[in-house]
Amino acid sequence: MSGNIIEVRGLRTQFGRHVVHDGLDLDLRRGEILGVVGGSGTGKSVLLRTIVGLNRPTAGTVRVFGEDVAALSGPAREALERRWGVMFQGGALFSSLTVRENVEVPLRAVPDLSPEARQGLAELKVSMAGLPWSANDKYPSDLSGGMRKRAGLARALALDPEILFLDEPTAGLDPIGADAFDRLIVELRDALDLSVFLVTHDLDTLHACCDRIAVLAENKVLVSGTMAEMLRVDHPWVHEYFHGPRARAAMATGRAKE
Ligand SMILES: Nc1ncnc2c1ncn2[C@@H]1O[C@H](COP(=O)(O)OP(=O)(O)OP(=O)(O)O)[C@@H](O)[C@H]1O
Repeated sequence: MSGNIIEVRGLRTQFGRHVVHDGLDLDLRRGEILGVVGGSGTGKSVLLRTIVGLNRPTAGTVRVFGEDVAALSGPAREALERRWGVMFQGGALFSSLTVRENVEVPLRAVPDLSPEARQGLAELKVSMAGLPWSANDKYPSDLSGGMRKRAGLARALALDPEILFLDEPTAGLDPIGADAFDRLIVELRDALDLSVFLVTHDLDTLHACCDRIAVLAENKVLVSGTMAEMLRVDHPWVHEYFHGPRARAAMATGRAKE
């Protein structure tokens, strides 16, 4: 296998007559943080859901660790799914469970794990996601938006994934909270040797975190590369996105990687 741990080739995604992706190719390289950007409705979240097998491709293939996701079922599929963690927009937490219990949910699939060990592991992930100890016993409705995101991150980390999928992790956070979340993503990638697929609209996040960026437009990955490469792309939407007023503000914050 190449250094790509995700390979999407010729992906077509269609809902009725609505074509979302057509001939989409994308790679995630081992150890990188890939930022996936694009206008609203270009299919970023659908792409994430398709890669993790929640949406079946109309055509094309999605390979993760060399395995064709759509072709797997049963224990083989479950084994593959244990190698990634997903933080959905809004956290997607169970409202009737505490934070600790939410993080314990994926751990219930691990055989021979005692309830005490499961609880201890969940508490470790809660702390790795930057939440205080007191958050363990709280319900999602008792948490701020930023804390709910961190709880969602803790659950995504529950099974020691190799790939972390993040869907708009900083959306709705204040700038200081977003900045802290960006730093946490990089720290976790470095400490845990993760590869990260990160859907975002946040230009600051792209500057602070991402090794490469993939731009979704015209139903496919129009371009991908480093921020420096994106700045040279001569396409109207890409140019406006990376050179517009918000982009200039993001570059001026001094958080740029390059
Ligand atoms: N299950 C579904 N059935 C029908 N259409 C869907 C379904 N899921 C997504 N879509 C459509 O696919 C398109 C892409 O949606 P998606 O949520 O991936 O966009 P996005 O790029 O993540 O947008 P945003 O940046 O606004 O979150 C949208 O037009 C959406 O309405």
